[in-house]
Amino acid sequence: METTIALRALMVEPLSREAFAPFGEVIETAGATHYPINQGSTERFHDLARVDVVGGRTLINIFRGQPFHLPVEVRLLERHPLGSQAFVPIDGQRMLIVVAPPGELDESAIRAFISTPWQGVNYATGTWHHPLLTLAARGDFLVVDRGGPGDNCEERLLAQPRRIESLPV
Ligand SMILES: NC(=O)N[C@@H](O)C(=O)O
Ligand code: NI
Repeated sequence: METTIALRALMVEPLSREAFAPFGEVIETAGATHYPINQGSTERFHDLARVDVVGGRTLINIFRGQPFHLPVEVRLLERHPLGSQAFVPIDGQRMLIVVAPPGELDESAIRAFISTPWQGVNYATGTWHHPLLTLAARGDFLVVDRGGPGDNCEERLLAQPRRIESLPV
């Protein structure tokens, strides 16, 4: 009989600029520097995230994420050593965001966040993260990342996979 190993639970936190700071930036109007442009007809929310493209060029993409439903098992993380990667919802879908700080992967430092329909994220260069997890419904995301030579995606299977069973109320 196969024994199923109980995966260690991973608690989900609401996404905030402050909490996400070790991993990159939150792309949202709340709390952002902003000022009127175009003779006052437009408000510019300025310089929301740092885009890095080491030895390559900036790509603008759209990722169409198929929906995931709880519970979600986190079995791998990846990182992009040559550039940042930003995800901004186009149609108001929320993301389940699983990250760990750049550098050697420390599985004890893995954290999970849930975004609002108005929040995007920018993973700083080298930040460990799970590939796109769109919750509940298919979602399109504008993605800004790096194109060019070299291997810019390193995947790592977790020694201790985690399980996300619930979201913060
Ligand atoms: N592989 C790819 O382009 N996508 C991942 O990097 C991701 O973070 O979803
Ligand atoms: Ni990625």
